[in-house]
Amino acid sequence: MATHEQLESTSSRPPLDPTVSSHETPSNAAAPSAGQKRSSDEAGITKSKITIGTRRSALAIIQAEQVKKMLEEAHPELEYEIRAMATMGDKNQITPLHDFGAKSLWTFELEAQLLEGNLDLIVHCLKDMPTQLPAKCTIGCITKREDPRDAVVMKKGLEYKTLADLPAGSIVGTSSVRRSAQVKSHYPQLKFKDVRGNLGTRLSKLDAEDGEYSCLILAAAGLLRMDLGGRITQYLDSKTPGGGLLYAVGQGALAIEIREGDEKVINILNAVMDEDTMLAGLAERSLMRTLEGGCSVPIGVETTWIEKGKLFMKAVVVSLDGTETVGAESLAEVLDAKDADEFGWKVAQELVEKGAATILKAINLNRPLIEEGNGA
Ligand SMILES: NCc1[nH]cc(CCC(=O)O)c1CC(=O)O
Repeated sequence: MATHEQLESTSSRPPLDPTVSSHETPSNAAAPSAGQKRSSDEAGITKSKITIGTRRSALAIIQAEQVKKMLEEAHPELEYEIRAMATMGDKNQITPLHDFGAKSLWTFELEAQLLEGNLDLIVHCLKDMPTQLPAKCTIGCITKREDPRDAVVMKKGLEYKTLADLPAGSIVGTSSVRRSAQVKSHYPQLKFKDVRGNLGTRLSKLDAEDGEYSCLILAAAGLLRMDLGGRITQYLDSKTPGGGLLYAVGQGALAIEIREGDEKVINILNAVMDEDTMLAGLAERSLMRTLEGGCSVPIGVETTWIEKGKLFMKAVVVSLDGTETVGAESLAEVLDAKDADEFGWKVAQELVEKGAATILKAINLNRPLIEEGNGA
């Protein structure tokens, strides 16, 4: 079973700077205090407390709490503690997201704490995780996927429900080129504008009386986890009329990052692993890893389990200005991590054969199919 193996290839990225500041996390972190009860279970766990790292946003904390709750149900003999940290990505709200270059800005302080032993696991949105993780870090588990679709949230007080209802020139708020480029091709009469900040900030910018946005496009998953599902007025997936927007790789799934080879934590996490989500997530990430050659590209995907072991994938690559689109779709038997990796690679290759290479500035199809230790 894949659950005992390393799920994904690890990186060639340089090791983390051990001097990185961690002022948000107490330094007395992992060591259990004297007299604290130690417990064990059949998995041979001797550490009494599991420390769960997360970013500080309201959504990130809710996600960490969900994972904590699932773990408490599966392993009530253990204690759990959530430690929330502000990361570089959280602190810099001014630089446009694509200027950051690396997604790791959202995660590297947490990873440094993980490697130092001050955290036992980190809860992430799979979508926000780089395809290459730092050395000695790995995805230990992927939990059951929440609704992966993108959704429209209208400004409070507007009577419209769908993008088609909006008058020409209406402003759609999104910072995602994947979203704006795909939606633009269906709704050329709409305008798109960057909107930054966490979910709460974005919604208040939307609803502000003098606000410029008519609607936002957001991941349904984040809204649902925040109990804001009631604000969704339209889903934008390929199956919904008027939709046709493929979601981001990993969207809606939570990934738990651990120290490579940490058998104790792997055993604990087995109880909250969702195999279908994991295999679909690995296939989507293999697609992305194959297509990205240093620069990040707007890629949309949609994966559906047709039946047990049979995965259908739609994928699209769009040019930054939304004028060019290349799409592919394919069905494959996906029974393990190796199948998932191959499937993503194959769909990526189909996209390239159909002309995605002219859209992608740099492409990396020459990488070995299965990179070192890639769960195979
Ligand atoms: N772009 C940021 C981001 N990263 C993860 C989510 C929540 C959805 C998920 O878990 O995939 C969001 C918000 C959004 O895209 O609306």
